[in-house]
Amino acid sequence: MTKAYLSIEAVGVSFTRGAVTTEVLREVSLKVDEGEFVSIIGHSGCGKSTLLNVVAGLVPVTTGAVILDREAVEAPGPDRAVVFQNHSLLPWLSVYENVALAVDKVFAGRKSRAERRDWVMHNLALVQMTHAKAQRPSEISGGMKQRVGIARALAMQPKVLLLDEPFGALDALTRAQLQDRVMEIHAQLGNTVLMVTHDVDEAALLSDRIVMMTNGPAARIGQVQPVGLSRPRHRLEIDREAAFLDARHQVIAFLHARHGAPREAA
Ligand SMILES: Nc1ncnc2c1ncn2[C@@H]1O[C@H](COP(=O)(O)OP(=O)(O)OP(=O)(O)O)[C@@H](O)[C@H]1O
Repeated sequence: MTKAYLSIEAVGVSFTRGAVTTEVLREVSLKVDEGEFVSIIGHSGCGKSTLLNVVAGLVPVTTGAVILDREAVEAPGPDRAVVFQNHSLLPWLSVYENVALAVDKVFAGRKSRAERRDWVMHNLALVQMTHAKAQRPSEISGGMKQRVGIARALAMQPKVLLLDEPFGALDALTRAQLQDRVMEIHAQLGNTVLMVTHDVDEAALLSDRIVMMTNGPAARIGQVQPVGLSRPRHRLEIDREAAFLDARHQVIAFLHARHGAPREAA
């Protein structure tokens, strides 16, 4: 039997504050193949970001384990780059320098200065941001900042790209453009992606599989929906395709009919 590239194995996470312990995740297991694009969807507060942060090594597991490419995840590392909703660029550095900082950290000693410079420019080109390389984050739009964040993450050549609602703070048009860019990059690089989102259409458009989480506390995976659409996908064409509509319907049925928002639940 072949081993999954990324394996989340019976992960449980509890947080303790003073005398109070909250069980956020219980027995969460998921296998992701190399090159697969998997989205995690669920109601606010169910534990999606916690799960992503466990894979990132930012939150320790209470029980279970995460294995990436046959190695246990125990701490943050450049093989798991995260892009957060709120761009986390360093404001005093230029666009180029923000990406270069990560590249220098990961590739110092393995790539020459010239190679590192070319690699920064290559990744800025992937997100169409070379024209703004000298600008500071305060001088560019929210969508552009997210593109730089994605370039910085890709430049680390991670084994898994972790996206935590990367388009959540953007207007609808910018969001659509960035989704298309991420699909193109995924087609080009074949990278493995785990993405947290609230947006059902976004999940169905981008993903190979959509992982639906039950409401917390003690959230678990309730259902996994494959998206049976070939690639490349074009947003203007797929929203009439049965496979897209079916995936979308399944997710909406899960979120609203069977696992309504916690305050609406019976
Ligand atoms: N470090 C922490 N200490 C204590 N509780 C935490 C910590 N991090 C998260 N939590 C709690 O864990 C639960 C899940 O949070 P998490 O951010 O993972 O949910 P989410 O599904 O990503 O939410 P949203 O969709 O609103 O971003 C919440 O109740 C949150 O308050």
